[in-house]
Amino acid sequence: MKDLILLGASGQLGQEWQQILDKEDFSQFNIAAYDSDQLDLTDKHKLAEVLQERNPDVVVNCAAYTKVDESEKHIKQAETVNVKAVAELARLSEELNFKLLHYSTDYIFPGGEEDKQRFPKGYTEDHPADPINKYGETKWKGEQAIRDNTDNYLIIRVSWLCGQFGSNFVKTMLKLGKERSTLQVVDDQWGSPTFTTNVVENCINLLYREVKGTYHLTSEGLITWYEFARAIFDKAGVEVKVEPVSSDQFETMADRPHYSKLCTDKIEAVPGSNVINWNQGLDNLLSQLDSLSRL
Ligand SMILES: NC(=O)C1=CN([C@@H]2O[C@H](COP(=O)(O)OP(=O)(O)OC[C@H]3O[C@@H](n4cnc5c(N)ncnc54)[C@H](OP(=O)(O)O)[C@@H]3O)[C@@H](O)[C@H]2O)C=CC1
Ligand SMILES: Cc1cn([C@H]2C[C@H](O)[C@@H](COP(=O)(O)OP(=O)(O)O[C@H]3O[C@@H](C)C(=O)[C@@H](O)[C@H]3O)O2)c(=O)[nH]c1=O
Repeated sequence: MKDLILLGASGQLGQEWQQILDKEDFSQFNIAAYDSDQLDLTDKHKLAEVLQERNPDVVVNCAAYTKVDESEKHIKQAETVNVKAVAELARLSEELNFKLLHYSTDYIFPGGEEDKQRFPKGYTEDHPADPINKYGETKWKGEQAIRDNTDNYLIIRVSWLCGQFGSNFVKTMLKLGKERSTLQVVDDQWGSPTFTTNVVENCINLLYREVKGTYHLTSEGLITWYEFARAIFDKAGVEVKVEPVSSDQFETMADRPHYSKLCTDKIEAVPGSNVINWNQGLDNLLSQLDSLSRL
């Protein structure tokens, strides 16, 4: 039995971890979950106290400051959670001998439009990071802080995360689709969604196999947010007009990469990994959301 501590338990990925680990097939894990009220990661002393007392084998860190636009204004807040607290977790991983499973993002990459042709399979794990927004900057610094402080880590970079819990693009679109007759969605940012159920399943496999290092995980396929929105409405049977627009026409506080596809060759080479197509992932998620709305 492995003792596993889950941090950021009330976020979209944290809730998915909890739900999947509660299933009997994963009874090999003894899990203790903490949301931000129970354990504020930025409280260095409490963090050390809890981890010393629990003495876990694995800490899964789903906590992060994920507000991309607000990070531009609240850089200190984003740094405190995404860099400082992560550095402390990594230091504790070395001191207390636990594996740190941490999540990072496609937004660490520059994402120039030309990279779509240059790297058609996506960015590999060793592609140089060069974030174009503050959120990406803090996530990249957080990664580096881990590598500087411990070897006992797994960093999983995912992109365009969505699942049944919390908030994400799929749920935002379904909500806006009910409220408005027309939506504008950017059609010059390319990438691929990653589904939370698939993330947890693959991460459990990596933990079983005692894998360490940095891995990319996303779905097969390459789409724009506009194409993703169109597919969401078509599959969900929502009638709404969606206009494709450029990033310049849809102004946001933070810039987003034009191309942020993650290459998944490395994780696919690990036995037991399962990379799904984004269409399949979206079908699964929509049926999960549909069943929830019937409850
Ligand atoms: N969402 C996405 O599209 C993507 C996410 N990622 C990464 O995946 C991981 C999970 O993201 P996701 O589940 O979507 O994020 P969410 O924003 O849904 O959840 C983040 C969680 O972190 C918690 N948290 C924030 N600050 C603290 C703190 N000081 N102490 C303890 N907990 C805190 C939040 O709690 P509270 O709400 O109570 O503050 C929240 O429950 C993150 O590392 C993120 O950077 C990577 C690529 C895409
Ligand atoms: C709501 C909306 C968004 N958009 C655009 C804005 C943005 O470029 C894109 C996606 O919108 P979101 O607000 O979901 O995007 P964003 O917050 O940028 O999502 C990101 O979150 C962080 C945490 C990550 O790590 C990334 O991988 C990514 O998933 O779609 C539209 O064009 N029309 C709309 O109506």
